[in-house]
Amino acid sequence: MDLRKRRWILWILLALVFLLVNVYRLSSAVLADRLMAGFDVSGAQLGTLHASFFYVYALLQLPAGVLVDRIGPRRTVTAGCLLLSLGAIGFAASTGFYTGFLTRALIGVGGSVVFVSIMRFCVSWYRADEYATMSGLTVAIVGLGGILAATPLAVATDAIGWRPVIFGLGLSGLCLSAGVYLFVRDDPPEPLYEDENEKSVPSTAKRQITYRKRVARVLAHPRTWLVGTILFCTTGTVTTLLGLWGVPFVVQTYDVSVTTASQYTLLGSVGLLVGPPAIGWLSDRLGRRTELLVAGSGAYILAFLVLASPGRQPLALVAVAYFSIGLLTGAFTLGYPVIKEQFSVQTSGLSTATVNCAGFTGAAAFPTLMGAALDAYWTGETVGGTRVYTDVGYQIAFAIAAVAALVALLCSVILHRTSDGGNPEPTRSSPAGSESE
Ligand SMILES: N[C@@H](Cc1c[nH]cn1)C(=O)NCC(=O)O
Repeated sequence: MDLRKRRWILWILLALVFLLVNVYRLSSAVLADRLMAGFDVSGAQLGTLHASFFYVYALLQLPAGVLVDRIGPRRTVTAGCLLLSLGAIGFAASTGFYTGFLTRALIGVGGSVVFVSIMRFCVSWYRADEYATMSGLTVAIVGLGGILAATPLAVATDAIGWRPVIFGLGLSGLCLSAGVYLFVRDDPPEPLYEDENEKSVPSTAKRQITYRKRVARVLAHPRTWLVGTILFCTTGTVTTLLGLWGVPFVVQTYDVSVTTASQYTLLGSVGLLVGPPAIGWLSDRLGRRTELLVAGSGAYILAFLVLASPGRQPLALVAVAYFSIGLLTGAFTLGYPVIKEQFSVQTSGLSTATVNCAGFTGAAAFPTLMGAALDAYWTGETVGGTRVYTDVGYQIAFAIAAVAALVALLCSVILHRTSDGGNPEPTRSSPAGSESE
């Protein structure tokens, strides 16, 4: 089969595994009532159960990066998918908090390796000026997962119950794991491109300096910290809006039902589905990265300022803000190509994983930070066990997100000004065995 067609089939296979990861990680909202009843847990315990995935995910990013650099994406995703599917089957069979916690954590362990492995696969199978598009397409799977984990998951669990649904997803994961092992290859069997600089780079390329030194260079490089801070601020705020406070804000401020409010977060997921591939594609076509990062950060601040401004904005404007916040995630996704282009191919798993770890640390930190602001302005009332917050509380919570977006803008400006454009270099992925750090 033509290698250019084959790489798409392989990417889709890997993307299906990443889709499973995202359905699991975003499923708690829809399954909340059933999980509380099924595991006999309180709201706080359910929160811990949900968060266990993110803590494990963030903690394991660095080991995941090292693993994929060492053994390649095929074996890493096969093992990851196997573990997360066994975790899902165990979760479906759990009846108590501890088994629920452990099996959900196992889903996090297996899931933690998938995104960095796909990014490493793309380094070998795609040109550098296709990499931003591929990063965007891969991040779009997060948006697709958000959409599937909403109404379709709710309909499926209503029809057959949550345990059979999760069990079925676990079984399909086992099949996918076998598919990845049988069909995916870490590198194309022959170079995909004629130009020496454009050919894909074997993941088994000869190492000239020790991996330990490469790790030290990645961790010490200012760009790692700049991109890491951008992802900390933006992944943190977008996941907190779409995954946590976005629905209560609309319900409590505009007095609409949860179903109506969830359509606004759904719009955010649609933005996340469309924005990263579109902005990634634009970046590859224009040969520009950091300019788009700067512009995207500026617009991201504005979107949060709409939500943070005093008075109640029209719901249509709130809808535009939610959609834009998802869409603009595409600009921050350019952090992955920026960091990949900074380091050699042999360290690309680790460099991607390091900045992704920062993103998910943000996803763990911002819910608490914004929640603390909301608690400080709590009305004192609870409805159906849920605290009712004031408009001022929400404005301050969103102002925190706007300040985080400002920090992302400052880092983007520094990235832009400290690079020769910060854009894809004329050479594609750094040639095998060379060091660009
Ligand atoms: N940088 C994030 C973007 C994101 C995730 N959720 C909301 N935004 C990302 O997609 N990382 C990849 C991953 O590991 O899931």
